[in-house]
Amino acid sequence: MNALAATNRNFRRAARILGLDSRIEKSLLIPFREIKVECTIPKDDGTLVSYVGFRVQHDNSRGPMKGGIRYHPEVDPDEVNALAQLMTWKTAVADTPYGGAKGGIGCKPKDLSNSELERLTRVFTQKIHDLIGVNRDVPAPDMGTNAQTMAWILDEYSKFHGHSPAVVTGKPIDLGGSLGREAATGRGVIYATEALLAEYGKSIKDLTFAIQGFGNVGSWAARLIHGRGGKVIAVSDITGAVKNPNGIDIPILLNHKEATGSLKNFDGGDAMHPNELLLHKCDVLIPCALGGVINRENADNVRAKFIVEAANHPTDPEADEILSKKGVIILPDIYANSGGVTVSYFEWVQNIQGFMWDEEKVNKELHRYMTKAFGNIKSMCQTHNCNLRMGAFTLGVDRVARATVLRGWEA
Ligand SMILES: NC(=O)C1=CN([C@@H]2O[C@H](COP(=O)(O)OP(=O)(O)OC[C@H]3O[C@@H](n4cnc5c(N)ncnc54)[C@H](OP(=O)(O)O)[C@@H]3O)[C@@H](O)[C@H]2O)C=CC1
Ligand SMILES: O=C(O)CCC(=O)C(=O)O
Repeated sequence: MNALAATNRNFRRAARILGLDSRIEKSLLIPFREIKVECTIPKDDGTLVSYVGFRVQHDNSRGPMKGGIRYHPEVDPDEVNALAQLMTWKTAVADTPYGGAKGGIGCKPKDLSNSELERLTRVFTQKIHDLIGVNRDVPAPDMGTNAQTMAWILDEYSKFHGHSPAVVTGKPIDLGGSLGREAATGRGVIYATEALLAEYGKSIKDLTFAIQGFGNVGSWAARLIHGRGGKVIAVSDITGAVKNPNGIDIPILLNHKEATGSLKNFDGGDAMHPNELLLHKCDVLIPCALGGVINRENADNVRAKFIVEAANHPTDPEADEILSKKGVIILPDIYANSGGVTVSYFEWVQNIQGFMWDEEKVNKELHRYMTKAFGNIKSMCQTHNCNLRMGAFTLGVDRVARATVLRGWEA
């Protein structure tokens, strides 16, 4: 199922559970603004190449719109729309004073040199600079982008508007980034997993984990699970996958990935095909890559007891139903990966305050936010007799709908 259709379906289901007025439902479905821009750059060899960039600003009723920028060949308007809408519910679930947005450029970042990536990022920023801003829309990293990308956006934006560190989050520490932001999504995934497992009297150290994706989120999640004594028994990236029933030595795997750029030829386990990762027998499956990877084609063959959605929309609604019948517990994306945007919020607050928190404070506050959100989701599950996905969706949609009504519609 297409990402937007899947996201709309979950939203509509939550709206029905909440008994939302159909006019408010309609207004929340339509994005606030969709931006599509042409980005042409000279390549290093002098030839011109054109890309399409998007920024979808979904909703701003609770505050400035917030969300990452993705560089990936599969970036398309529906996907960005879905991701922007998910950001609106996610920032509300996390109870940060933000709305939702997402952006991206349809490109293959690994095929571009550093200077080509810089030119592309600057051209994209030139095209959208008057529509983003500290109190308007605050981008951050997502797949294929990182702190360096945010530094280029900050620099280009500041040429038009004066020095504005709070216009992006997830930037380098030397430019006002927050300690703990790089690890925050993975760390939030771990805090969320701990909150879920505690409900079942389980803890990370007693369980086995399979992780799809070994970029920012997947590698941090793996590192933190390993540090807590959990067994990461399978990991994949786009190039390959590795399994070891006794647990993979994650620090050594990180060194291997750093040195070779790939999980291939790692001698601390057996190689397997990346497509097998999602079907690997484990206690907890953590997708940390693309959306829609668990669908009606493979859901019945998933052998995990828990799925923690570190990626955005990894499970489509048809798979949700199949997995629910199998008794698999799913911790939904709009909660499970909200640690990233939560620490982005802390970064923005620090920039506005002109004051830097230490990492201990960042992590402690992140833990507090993740624990509180889990409690709030559980309350919604009890009130509406629904699963965790609908608990999170009803929590987010209800908060946004209340803000929308309070603001009113008078022109
Ligand atoms: N970064 C953040 O703060 C946040 C990210 N997310 C979500 O988490 C997910 C991962 O993002 P992030 O870690 O930042 O992205 P990265 O670009 O840092 O890493 C993505 C990883 O996914 C791997 N990958 C891509 N396609 C496949 C595939 N078909 N099979 C296996 N692995 C694959 C990549 O492989 P390779 O290394 O070989 O390229 C890479 O290891 C995305 O869904 C993103 O939206 C959610 C909240 C915040
Ligand atoms: O940190 C942020 O602002 C957003 C991160 C993001 O894109 C996401 O949560 O999907």
